[in-house]
Amino acid sequence: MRPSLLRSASQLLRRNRRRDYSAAAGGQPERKVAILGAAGGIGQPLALLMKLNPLVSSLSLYDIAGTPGVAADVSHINSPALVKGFVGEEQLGEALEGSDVVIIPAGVPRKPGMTRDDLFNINAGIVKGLCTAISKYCPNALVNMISNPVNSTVPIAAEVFKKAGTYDEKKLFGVTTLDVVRAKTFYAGKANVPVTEVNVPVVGGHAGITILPLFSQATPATNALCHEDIKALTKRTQDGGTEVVEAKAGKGSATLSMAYAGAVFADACLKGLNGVPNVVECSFVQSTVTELPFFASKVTLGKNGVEEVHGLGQLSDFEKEGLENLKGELKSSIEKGIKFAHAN
Ligand SMILES: NC(=O)c1ccc[n+]([C@@H]2O[C@H](COP(=O)([O-])OP(=O)(O)OC[C@H]3O[C@@H](n4cnc5c(N)ncnc54)[C@H](O)[C@@H]3O)[C@@H](O)[C@H]2O)c1
Ligand SMILES: O=C(O)C[C@H](O)C(=O)O
Repeated sequence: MRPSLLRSASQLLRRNRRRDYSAAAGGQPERKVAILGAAGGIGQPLALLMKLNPLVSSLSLYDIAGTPGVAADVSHINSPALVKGFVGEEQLGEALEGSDVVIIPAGVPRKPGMTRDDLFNINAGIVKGLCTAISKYCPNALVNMISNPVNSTVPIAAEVFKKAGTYDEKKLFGVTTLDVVRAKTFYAGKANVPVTEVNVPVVGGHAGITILPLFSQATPATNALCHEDIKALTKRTQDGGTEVVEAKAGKGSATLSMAYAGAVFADACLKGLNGVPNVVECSFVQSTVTELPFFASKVTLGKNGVEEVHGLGQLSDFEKEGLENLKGELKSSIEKGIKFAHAN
């Protein structure tokens, strides 16, 4: 082939490659997502799901151990996101720098017989350290808190950010999507409606009775369910985490369903950042919906994070009672988090 022909062929090839790449990325802005605790039970499948998300251009996998292997593995998947693994505190800054969304599933999970609050002593310190680094290296990122007890770790994060002068209440989220995922699945099964069409808001917090599914607002609506059915569905949603902990019999808590839920919520955050309209998910955020400073309810996600925190809508008498019953526990979990952040 003549040298000039060779040159134009290679130029064409390069142009096409560039075109393919931007088409694959959907013409979206570059977005960096960091996962802290990426080598764990949730972290690994979540890394896989985020690598498959076309809105992610850079995926940063951080843990105290094991991330080089996870990153090497996930990086071989032929999707656009560039994957890098970071291990140990000295690499945390680089892992976080430039992140748009930081997902935190770092910390210990429950064993049978434990409550989420039993994780506080270990996880509070882990979350505090990671949030201190976030305030330094990527203070504008949206933070998706998965580590339990969420009812306390989110207030801890808020206090750490306030102390660093970087707190933006629009950018801090407790991930309660797994409660919604469960409520949808259980409702669809009981009401015998197609699960992919179901929507159920879940409000309150993320532990036991603080998890309040609003089945009176579930769609598609059904009159096939009696009060006893609703009571049973509510209890099963509240105890969903414990159901998995007991079934795993000492080998941890929900990881796969949580990775799915975490990926759904992170995707919603990215869509909001990219200006997609009407992105609504339930999340545990700073709130004035009740007298409590943090509360989970439907939230519209936008270019700066929370665009609107929605109210609770019409509640059934059963749900009104559940709402009053959860406030005491939720209040003390929030206060415990705030107190820890101030004392440490
Ligand atoms: N929000 C929810 O709905 C929800 C659902 C399931 C689990 N969880 C919580 O998520 C957390 C993680 O669960 P898991 O099953 O993945 O646990 P896991 O033990 O399998 O993984 C946790 C990972 O965190 C890492 N880690 C520990 N300290 C760290 C630090 N300082 N920095 C970075 N990484 C660190 C560990 O090395 C480990 O790889 C638990 O607290 C669990 O209760 C929350
Ligand atoms: O139940 C747990 O401890 C983990 C998580 O919060 C869940 O709801 O599955």
